[in-house]
Amino acid sequence: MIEVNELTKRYARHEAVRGISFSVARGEVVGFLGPNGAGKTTTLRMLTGYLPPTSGTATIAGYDIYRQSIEARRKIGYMPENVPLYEDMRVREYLKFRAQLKGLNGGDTRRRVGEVIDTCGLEGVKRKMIKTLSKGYRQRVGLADSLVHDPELLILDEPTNGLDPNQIRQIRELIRRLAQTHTVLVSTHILSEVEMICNRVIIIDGGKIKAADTPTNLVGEMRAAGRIQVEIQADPEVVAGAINRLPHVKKVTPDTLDNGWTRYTVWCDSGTDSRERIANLASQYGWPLRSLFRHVATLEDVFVELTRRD
Ligand SMILES: Nc1ncnc2c1ncn2[C@@H]1O[C@H](COP(=O)(O)OP(=O)(O)OP(=O)(O)O)[C@@H](O)[C@H]1O
Repeated sequence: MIEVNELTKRYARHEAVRGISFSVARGEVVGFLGPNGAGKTTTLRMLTGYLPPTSGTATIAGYDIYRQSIEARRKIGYMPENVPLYEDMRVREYLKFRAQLKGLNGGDTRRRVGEVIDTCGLEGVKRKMIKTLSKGYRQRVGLADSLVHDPELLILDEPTNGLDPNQIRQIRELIRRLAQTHTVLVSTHILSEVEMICNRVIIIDGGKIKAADTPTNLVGEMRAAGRIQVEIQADPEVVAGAINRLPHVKKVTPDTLDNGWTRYTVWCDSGTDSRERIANLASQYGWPLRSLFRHVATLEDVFVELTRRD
């Protein structure tokens, strides 16, 4: 559905997207993740034909985003980060206007506007002025707008940004439902959201792709890398030294806590588990031990590991 090949965007002096390549198959729900300024919006704007690439190519359903922009855009429903809405229009009137702009005829306009009002839960507000709507409802109007020409692919730029937790849940549910019948590329900062709705994740940083895989595989790799956390009340230098000498231990980092307690993060070889050896060590030396567990990696750990600056 989406094929991106060596796509690059240079603004005056700054290269925001640096030769990225990826593809999204029909039916996939892909999360596009990255810290602020990573190049997400720039990439999405190029894919949706709003910004010409400096070099590289991308196709949507086989249509080149630049040379066959009209055909490509017909396949895409795009919801930008800040949905531009006409404040003085009523919801249904606005959606009709948008449908006509997108080239739908009279009959199709009536039918599709009715359908998207229903899909996006706008029945109760369809006669209201857009300026009187909450941010959550405005997002729904933005989604309805992106859906009105019945596109196969939805490209959503931070769809839950600025919403309260209830609104986030509602929009997420809506996206989850839409994902059953559409291909979706969604950029977001909310990692739990990605784990809930996406079957694949692309992590971008500094204009480059750092990883592209299923959340399970990304987290699985980290989990296999093995990290143990233990809290012991004894001389940190002695404890760290002893743990460091255990087989399969790669690194120990101590963090001082209250009352002489220290928390050690123990980095081990992939697929190993040193918890028992650490427990034995504590009992052998008589060190008080109050917590010992294997760290369960999350997508957030993967994200931080791949995009941290230190
Ligand atoms: N029109 C522009 N002119 C010059 N530089 C720009 C322009 N738009 C974006 N940039 C720069 O390009 C880089 C990537 O920006 P982009 O908006 O694509 O990132 P992002 O990943 O979407 O970030 P955010 O999560 O903050 O929206 C940033 O360093 C940004 O300052």
